[in-house]
Formats: sequence, C-alpha cells, structure tokens
Amino acid sequence: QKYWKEKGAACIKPWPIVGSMGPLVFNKKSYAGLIQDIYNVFPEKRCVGFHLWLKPVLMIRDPELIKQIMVKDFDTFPVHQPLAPEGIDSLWDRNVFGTRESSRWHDLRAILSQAFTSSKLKAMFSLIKDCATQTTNHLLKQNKIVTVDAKAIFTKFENDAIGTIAFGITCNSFANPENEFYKMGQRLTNPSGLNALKTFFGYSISPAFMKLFKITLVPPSIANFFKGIIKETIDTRKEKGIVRPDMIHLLMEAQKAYLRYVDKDLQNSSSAVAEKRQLGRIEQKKTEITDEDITSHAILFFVASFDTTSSLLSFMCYELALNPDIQQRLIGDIDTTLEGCNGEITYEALMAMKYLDMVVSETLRKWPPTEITDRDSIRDYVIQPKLSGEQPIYVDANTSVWIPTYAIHRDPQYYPNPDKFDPERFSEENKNDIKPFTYLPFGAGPRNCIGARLALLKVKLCILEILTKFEIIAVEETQIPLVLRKGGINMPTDKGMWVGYKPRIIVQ
Ligand code: HEM
Repeated sequence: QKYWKEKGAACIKPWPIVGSMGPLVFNKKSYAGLIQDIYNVFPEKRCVGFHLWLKPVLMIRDPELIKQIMVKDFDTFPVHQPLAPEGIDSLWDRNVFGTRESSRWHDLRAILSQAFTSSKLKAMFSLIKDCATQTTNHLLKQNKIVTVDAKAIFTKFENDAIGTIAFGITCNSFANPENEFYKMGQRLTNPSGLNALKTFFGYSISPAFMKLFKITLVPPSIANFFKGIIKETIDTRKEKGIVRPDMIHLLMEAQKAYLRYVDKDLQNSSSAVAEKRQLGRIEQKKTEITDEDITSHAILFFVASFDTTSSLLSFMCYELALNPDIQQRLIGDIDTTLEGCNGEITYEALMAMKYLDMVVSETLRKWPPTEITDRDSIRDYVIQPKLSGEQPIYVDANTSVWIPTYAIHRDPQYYPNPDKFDPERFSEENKNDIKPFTYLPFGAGPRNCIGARLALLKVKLCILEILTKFEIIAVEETQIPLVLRKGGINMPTDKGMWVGYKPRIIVQ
C-alpha cells in the first residue's frame, strides 16, 4: 500500500506474501471475479494499485488512459510481463509474444501477419472446415440428443484445427481420442500443480527460484515432443517439396528468405560492406528464423489459441442454449446463407454473416476468454492528473500495468444490464455507441492479438457447421446461472458447460 501511495495511486491493502491474490489463492474467488472486485473498489479513480504477490501492479480503469498506454505511448509500454525469467526458456524467449527485443518483435510480427491476411485465411478455410465437419459428424453419429460438456468437444476441435494449421499434422481427436498430440497439448495448456503455479505466478514470486531450479515455462518433455514433430514436418517438406497452406510453410518461407539474403550478403566480404550489411539488415527487416523459432511459434500458437478458442465456442453454445430466440434467428440466418451458396458455405459468405458476427461479439463481451491483458513499462513514466483532485502517478520502469478486460466488459456504465446476453449491442445501429477502448477481447494497439481473424474464422465455421445439423438445448446438467470456478484462471466454469445437441433431423 505504501508503495502505491508514494507513487500517487489509490491502492488496495495487500495481504502478506500473497498481496491482492488472497481470494484467488484461498479459492474464495475466480480470477475474473477478483479482477472485477479490484476494479470496483475505487469507481471514481482512473487507475488502482494492487499487488500480484509481492509485485506492485497498476490496474488501468479509464478507457482514455487505456488508449494512451496501448496505442499513443506504446513505445514506453511495448512488452508483456515476462512469464519466465529471461534466458531460462530459450524456446519461449524467441517468439513474438516472449521476445523483449523491439526490432526482433517488429520483424516477427511483420512475418507472422502474413499468415492472417484474407488470402491466407481463405487457403486455410478447407483445413478448418474438415475439423468442424469431424466435430459435427462425431455428434451426429449418435443420432440422438447428445448431452456433453461443450468444452470437452471444443478442446478436441481446437486441438485438431491448430494441429493442422500450425503443426501441419492431421489428428482427428474424435476418432482417436488417445492421440499423443492431444495429450501433450492438454499438458501444455492445462498445467497442474507446480506447473500451473509457475506459468501464472512463477516470475512474480521469485525469478531467482525459477532460475536456480531451471524451471521452464514449457517443460522439457513437452518441448521435446513438439520439437520432434516440427523437425519431422520440416524435413519431410524439404525432402518431398511439399507445400501446404499453413503456418509452418509461412515460417519456412521466411527462413529461406533470410538464408537467401545472408548468402547474397556474404559474397561481399570487405569491412566497409560489413557496415552496409548491418544497415541493410535493419532496413530490409530480415530476422533469422531457425527451426527452433518455428517450433517456438507453433507452441505459442497452440497455447494462444487452444483455450481461448475452445472457451469462446463453449460459452457461445451455452448462451444459445439459454436464449432460444437468439438461436432460432441465427439458425434462420445460417439456412438462408447456405441456400444462397448451394449448401456449401464459402469464406466470403461466412464473413458476410452479420447476425453471426453479433452473436460472437456479444459472447466475447460477456465471456472474454482472457480476463486481462498487460503491458510492462520499459522506462519511467508519469500519468498526468486530469480529473480534479488527482495527482501525478509515477510508474517506474519495469512496472506491469493491467487492462481489466472482463471487468470493463461487465461495467454497467459501458454495457447496461451487463449480465444479459444481448447481441443487439453489436448491431449496425448500436455498435457505434460502444465507447472506444471498452471492448477489448483481443487487446488493442500494435500488440493486439495477431490471431484474432483466424480465431473468428474458426469459431464461425464451427458454430455454423453445428447449427446446420443441431439445435443446442439446455439440459438437466446445465448450470443456470453459470458460475466461474473459484481459484481458477482462464475462465473455467464450476460445473462445466453442459448442453444438449439435438439433431435437427433424426435419421430413422
Ligand atoms: C478467441 C480466441 C482468442 C482470444 C480471445 C485471444 C486474445 C488475445 C489477447 C487478449 C492478446 C493480448 C493482446 C494485447 O495485449 O493487446 C493476444 C495476443 C496474442 N494472440 Fe491471441 N487470442 C485468441 C486467439 C489466438 C489465435 C488463434 C492465435 C494464433 C494462432 C493467437 C495468437 C496470439 C499471439 C501470437 C499474441 C501475441 C501478439 C504479440 O505479442 O505481438 N491468438 N490474444
């Protein structure tokens, strides 16, 4: 408390050792609930100080200030809080999320952005559609109402989708639920015990402890498994000249472009040219991409999309089950769209579906898969007073600031009746009323989610496939209202998200 008082910010009184995380640690609150509580303590303040264990963190409440930090003053806040001490996890440190080197981040971001252009997404469309079809076929096979925890279905869908897009492999987790890739993916994204602790809190508890015991973010057994897959894929592709419209291909192309560049460069060996080469490398934005880097990014894509995408799909099914009017309108829209393209959905037709987009947007508003996002300052910074009675707030270099996405999305001053699932908030007429920087499911500014367009494509395609064949209904097991699990991070629910998938046509 003293720390933030001296820096000029209102602050929540920390508990010894656990700081402000007590309610989470002692299973009294979900992570989302805790964020909301911290957010609500000082409703009139633009920011509030709290403690992540012993580490002081500043939560930014005011949308204007969020814009200032994420966009205008990006140069001061260009990185996320490191998840592990630098140097301990070479596999993680080099990817676009983990790197703290500004020029490398810029280059990687430029290379990776090419994977998410409309033409690349179009090329991936059929790979994703196959996974969505396998999901519906699995449910259809049973030819009855299938009652299931939606999350269990969509983790399989997402595993297969990211397997094919980022690793270049076909899994079909429905036909083959014991596949090693799925099991390793579960271990990677659902860490338990010490692993869970370190991925979330490790660095803020004690970087020295992590360094001493060489605790890595991606445990060596899992890293080696994924490294093996990537190596095999790269070798086979090089050997057989295979070209597939996925992310490995893109990174392999970037790797080749760099090697061509260095090759050409090394033909001139005088020292004068060396300097030119140095400049040229910066100007031409050529970043070396090693096989390790490709592995690192494949793992990053897995981690970044596995839980987020499957959560979004699960929450959407839950809300549709509880809101049959909304679901019927969506089904009507889907049927009309399919009629317009002879029963075979196209990328363009899917992207043009307005009501589907409204339903997805509202799900992301009510249930954002990532409760917060963050930025670290790389130099000292002052938040100048703006409201009467405010004083300057001094943010030292290497301070973390948090953007409380979940709490903002549930704040009634921005979204009246926030617990109501209402896609109309995102209609053509209404969406312009949403205050800038109060809708942040994919973050904002230059460091926003690079995979947002891919995520939306996957989710829309999958839900369309499902609603073509099924109606989603509430069943006895459906928890109403839905309760987030106390002590849980990344929006887990207390009792799962059980719904029924009722075939629209039962085959006799
Ligand atoms: C519903 C699904 C998803 C949600 C809700 C989501 C959300 C987010 C959020 C909130 C951030 C931080 C943004 C910021 O701080 O401004 C982020 C970053 C990121 N996301 Fe996503 N994400 C999703 C899916 C994906 C997918 C499918 C991929 C890639 C395959 C992906 C790759 C990334 C990467 C690489 C970053 C870090 C970008 C950087 O630091 O430059 N995400 N995501």
